Amino acid sequence: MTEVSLLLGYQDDTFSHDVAVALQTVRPESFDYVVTDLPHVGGGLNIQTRSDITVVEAKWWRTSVVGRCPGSIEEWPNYLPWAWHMNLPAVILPTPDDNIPQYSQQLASLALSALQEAGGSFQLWVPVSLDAASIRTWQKIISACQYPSLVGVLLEIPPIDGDPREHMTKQMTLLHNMIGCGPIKSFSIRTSLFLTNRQGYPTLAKPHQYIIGYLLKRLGRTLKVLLINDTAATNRGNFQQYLQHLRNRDSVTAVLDSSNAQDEHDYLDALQKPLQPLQDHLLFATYEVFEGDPIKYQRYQDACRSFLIERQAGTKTLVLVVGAGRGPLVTAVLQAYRASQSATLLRVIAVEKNPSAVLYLQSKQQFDPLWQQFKVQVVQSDLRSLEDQFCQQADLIVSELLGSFGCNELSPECLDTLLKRCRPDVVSVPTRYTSFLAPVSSLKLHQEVMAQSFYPDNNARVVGQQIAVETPYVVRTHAASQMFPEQTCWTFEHPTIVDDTSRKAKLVFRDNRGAIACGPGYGAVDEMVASSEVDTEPWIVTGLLGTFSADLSPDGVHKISIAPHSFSVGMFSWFPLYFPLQHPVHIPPQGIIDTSIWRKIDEKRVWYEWMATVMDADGNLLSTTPIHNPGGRSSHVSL
Ligand SMILES: C[S@@+](CC[C@H](N)C(=O)[O-])C[C@H]1O[C@@H](n2cnc3c(N)ncnc32)[C@H](O)[C@@H]1O
Repeated sequence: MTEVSLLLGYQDDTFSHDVAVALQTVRPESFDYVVTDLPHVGGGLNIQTRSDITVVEAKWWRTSVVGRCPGSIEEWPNYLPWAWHMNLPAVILPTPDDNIPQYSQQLASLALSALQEAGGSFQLWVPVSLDAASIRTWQKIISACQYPSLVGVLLEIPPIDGDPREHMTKQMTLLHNMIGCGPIKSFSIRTSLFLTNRQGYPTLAKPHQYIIGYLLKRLGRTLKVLLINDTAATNRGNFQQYLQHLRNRDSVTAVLDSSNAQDEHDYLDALQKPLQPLQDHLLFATYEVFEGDPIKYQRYQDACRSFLIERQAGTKTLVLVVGAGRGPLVTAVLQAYRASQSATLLRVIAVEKNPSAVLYLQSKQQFDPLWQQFKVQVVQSDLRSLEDQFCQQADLIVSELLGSFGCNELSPECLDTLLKRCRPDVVSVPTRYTSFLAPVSSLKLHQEVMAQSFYPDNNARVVGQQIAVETPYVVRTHAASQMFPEQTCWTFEHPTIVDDTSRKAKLVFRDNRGAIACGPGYGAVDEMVASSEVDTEPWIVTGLLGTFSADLSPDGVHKISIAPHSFSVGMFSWFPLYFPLQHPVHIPPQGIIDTSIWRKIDEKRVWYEWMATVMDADGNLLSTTPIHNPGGRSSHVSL
């Protein structure tokens, strides 16, 4: 594991007007950036000249200086142009006051100007304290501004208020909420919050250590940190070392610096169109990525071994590996056979429709000693039209046609068509799979969905907002919070033959106990933060998060799952499926969100439709979203 430094900034009023001095002073102490007050460039007599601009080069302003906008809201337009001129990466705005409409109005037009003047990578940071009142204010402001992508939160860690244990529990709840309705770009901590330990070094009280540790675990890969010196402390380096020590704790590095975490980095909150392995032919490299999964193939192997152990000596066993790709499940079957020490006479046939993958399978057949030993057969065919002779002799069908939501790569349709032509006692690995859904809060994902509107589609036309918000996306959720424990939508079981693979589910989410432990909705529930508290603050829900679990064997012993409550730790083959809501919806304290989702099918396509209704704690209707993707007008999976 390689340790990564915190991206740590420093703010100190004594040199907030001189970046040259600030950088010379704090960079040797391992601070990465400094905060400077923006000068007024609106003309007039009070011109504030500064010496630093004549000596500090552009590259430092672009990378190592964050602006702070002083003055009243009305004066923002006189300060910001200088930040754009200097190419500063971000500007900290004044803390919002009670005049929410006025602040929102200025922020909305500033965000628009910033986009035009400074481009999409510039950020406006609004200071928000981690307390209930400030978060409510923030939710109102960001909603009024319609969630502009370059606006985010500078989260301020407040002093401990009252009983430390209660404070910590409450802060965890607020933080979970805030991660969803941020996006949090940076967090700040004041030197006045630090204690002094026996050796005279700065240290933080346990609740602060815990909150910062948790924040780093959740967002540490993208988060900046800001130390605000409000005590005229001169031992800056000690504060830096202490914060770096929090970052280097085992519990944090285990989450942020593992090889899995590093591999995931480019995928965090990046929306991807789900694969369609039935309609499209997957690429060599895509198969290679799948095959790196340390858990999935082992679980398949274990399930196949359980089946083969039960086979009587001397009987013939035909295993069809359908949708074999480059053959890892074939190898899993052969290894399972060896491990089972079964004396059944094994025959394995790999079925695949992707011609390039078939070439790979045929090469394995010729050059892989294990495959040669078992005389693995390769058949190029759509499994739905496989020859009868194979179907009727098959004892075990092994497949992995599962998507992030279980059924969204059309495993039900493909397997049902095949299994109708097999003997009724044939066993399918997987035997059943269940789809789950949970409301999720992520203004970051909402911003990403809006950005999709401007991307070109397959015909080089911009996608447009309707299609963007009516498309489910595969995403490694990160700046996101699952707001309720997930609930079951439906289960498909094989070889139960059902002619109708359409489904519908109505899920009412009213008790959010345990939601914090679900984190971003990807990964196992975190027992350390499992809280019995019910969140009594309002939230913003931006979408629904789809996950799945599968029983690979009929007895349910061998499983794989990406649903937080049964997550297969270490497995990375699937990220969740995010169903966006057209507009974020506001849930009042202890409110209820009633969601409906439909799986629809016609001769050529399968698609999902979804909607949500918000009610107060007494069940009174507050708002309802439209039905998304009616008739599959914006997104579908081709049969
Ligand atoms: C998700 S990949 C899994 C590949 C491989 N079994 C593995 O686990 O790495 C699904 C594979 O099934 C194939 N496939 C999907 N639908 C199929 C169908 N109807 N007939 C044959 N192959 C199919 C795809 O081409 C792809 O190779």
